[in-house]
Amino acid sequence: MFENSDGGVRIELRELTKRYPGQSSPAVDAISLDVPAGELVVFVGPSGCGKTTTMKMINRLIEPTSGEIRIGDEDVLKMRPDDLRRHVGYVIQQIGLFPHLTIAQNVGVVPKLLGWSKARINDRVDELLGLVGLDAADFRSRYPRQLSGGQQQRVGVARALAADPPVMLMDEPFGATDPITREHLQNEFLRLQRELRKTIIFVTHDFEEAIRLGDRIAVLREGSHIAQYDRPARILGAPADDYVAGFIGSAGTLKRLALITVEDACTAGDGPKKTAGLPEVEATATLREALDAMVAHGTDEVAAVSGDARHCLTYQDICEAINSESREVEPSGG
Ligand SMILES: Nc1ncnc2c1ncn2[C@@H]1O[C@H](COP(=O)(O)OP(=O)(O)OP(=O)(O)O)[C@@H](O)[C@H]1O
Repeated sequence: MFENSDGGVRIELRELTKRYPGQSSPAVDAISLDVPAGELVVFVGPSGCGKTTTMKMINRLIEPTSGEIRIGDEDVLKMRPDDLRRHVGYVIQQIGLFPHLTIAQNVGVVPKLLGWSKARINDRVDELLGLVGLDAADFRSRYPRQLSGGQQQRVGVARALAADPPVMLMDEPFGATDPITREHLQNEFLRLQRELRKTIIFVTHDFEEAIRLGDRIAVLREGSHIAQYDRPARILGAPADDYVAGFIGSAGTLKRLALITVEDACTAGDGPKKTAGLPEVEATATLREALDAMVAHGTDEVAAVSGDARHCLTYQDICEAINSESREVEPSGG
């Protein structure tokens, strides 16, 4: 199912609509969206705008009222829901580990349903626990309550990856963790995703998380109407309208972008990278200006120039700078 020689498969939503009984307007109103294979798309938007409903229609935990969903070449609405769900990893905020099963049994749930041999399941469990940074020998026989919240989240991610699904749906997977643990989980997850290249839809309330993790971000308004669907740098640098700008602004991101200088954000200590041919900004310019230059030139790197010295500033450096700044400003935020 969902032939995937490497990484993920494309997801297409066409006019996907959900009207709950008794509601005057649809919770999701004809959303159309393409998620390219192997990309991570983040849904952000205010509470109640339809993010979770949209996502749950993709694995058919919620049946759409109308519209189409395709994953790879498959018409999702023609598949058996339980078949579908075995091939779509799902991670939620409340983790949903089974309390009476060990960590190994939790991770092995889907492979067991798929009829894998015991030995194959055991090997896979050990591999996955290692992948998410948990020592298998130490953790496989424990029960969920014997793990910290952050460790449980990692098990949740391992479980979703167990049968190597090409598609992952993640609904605020790190939402219940403190800011430090969350950053740790985000870093681990980014490292994993660089390797695995699954196609992922990731829902979050946290705009900083969106710009950190997303290959693309869909900013949604009520009814899952798409206000902007674009690369993070473009959403930050060229918000489509006041709604999107307001959304970024409320996260304080734009303000921080205007306060941090390029030289402060250049990664110290890793030496100048290649800067030939890159658009140039002054080292004393703000990150906002650097981002404008990136957007204008369609690149995710610029050369920071100070006299004769030139340093490379990447989009990743900007994300890091915004995130570390936000931790200093709002130590208990997030
Ligand atoms: N089972 C249901 N019956 C009726 N209305 C529902 C049901 N589930 C959700 N809704 C409504 O549909 C709309 C979208 O809900 P949804 O949970 O998809 O939003 P969301 O963007 O994920 O919100 P949040 O960020 O708060 O989790 C909301 O107005 C909600 O009240």
